[in-house]
Amino acid sequence: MSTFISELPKVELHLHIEGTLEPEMVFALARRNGITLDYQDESALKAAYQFADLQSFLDVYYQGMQVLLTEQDFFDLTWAYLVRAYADRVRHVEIFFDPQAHTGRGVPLAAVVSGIHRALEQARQQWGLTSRLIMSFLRHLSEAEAFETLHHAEPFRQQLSGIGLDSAEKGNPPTKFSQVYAAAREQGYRLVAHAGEEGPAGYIRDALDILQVERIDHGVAAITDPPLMARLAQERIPLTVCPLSNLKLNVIKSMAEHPMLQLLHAGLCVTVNSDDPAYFGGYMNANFEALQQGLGASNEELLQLALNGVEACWLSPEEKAVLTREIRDYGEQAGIALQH
Ligand SMILES: Nc1ncnc2[nH]cnc12
Ligand SMILES: [Zn+2]
Repeated sequence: MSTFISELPKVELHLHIEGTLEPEMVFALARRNGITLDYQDESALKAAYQFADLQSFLDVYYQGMQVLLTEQDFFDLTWAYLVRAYADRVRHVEIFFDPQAHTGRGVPLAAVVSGIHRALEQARQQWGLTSRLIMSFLRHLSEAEAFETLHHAEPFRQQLSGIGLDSAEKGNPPTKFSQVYAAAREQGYRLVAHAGEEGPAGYIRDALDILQVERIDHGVAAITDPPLMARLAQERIPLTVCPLSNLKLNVIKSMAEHPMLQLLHAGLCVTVNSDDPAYFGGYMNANFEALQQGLGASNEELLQLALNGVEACWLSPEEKAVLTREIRDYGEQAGIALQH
């Protein structure tokens, strides 16, 4: 691991907390909760982590999270992620969770939100690691079910900063959720959505124009649509890109084909994130390293990607200024002076 990457201060904006469930923890929680798994041991489970596409990943992902039952389970899951993020010099995180994947199994929303939130609060107190929490609707379910979830979340409004949209993208366009996004906007939530991961560039446009999101999760399909790219650059709409995820889910054939640097040099606010690191082969530093090793990204480009993460995050302007200064100083110590 290059020390430039490992010591670079970072922000993570696209992380599904359920996607940080490592095989060891799947088995530990199954034992604790008296659940029998379909897999003999951890290596048998790991062997199932071969994905042809997004859906084949989602099947394993929803199965794995069935071991999460109690507030303590969600605390332990989140804490284990935060320990890894802190070790990767992540200074601020914006975390997704999938409420419907838990309430649909009879787990109370209070247990989910409280366990995650307690861990986030502990990381802030112990390390100054700041965070936001984003509740994602599952797009393979109906808009009526998303409305129900929005309603159930009302008691936890203070702990939730934003609304997201994830799960199977193809055939579940942003337009399916236009009413519930309008309602969430009325309630003062910040809005993001997965778009242009496996789906077409048109879904990115619809997420912006119809859902009125301020940030696009993934968005790599923008590379196929030059007018859309020009708009994303002009408006500095952030894309939370996940290089190792794109590789593991066959969105790209090899890291050398990843559009990250083309998007960066076209003036887009692209950022580096880990998505579901327990399933895709690595956390934040591994994603930066994949760009360096597989795509030939320079330290200067990696520094700009880290700065974009700060620009795209939901910290206050004052907090952003502090982090931006820290990253710029870090670059200057490494002999990199960016233009602006
Ligand atoms: N990469 C991804 N795309 C869509 N939904 C997800 N849920 C968890 N990870 C996801
Ligand atoms: Zn995602």
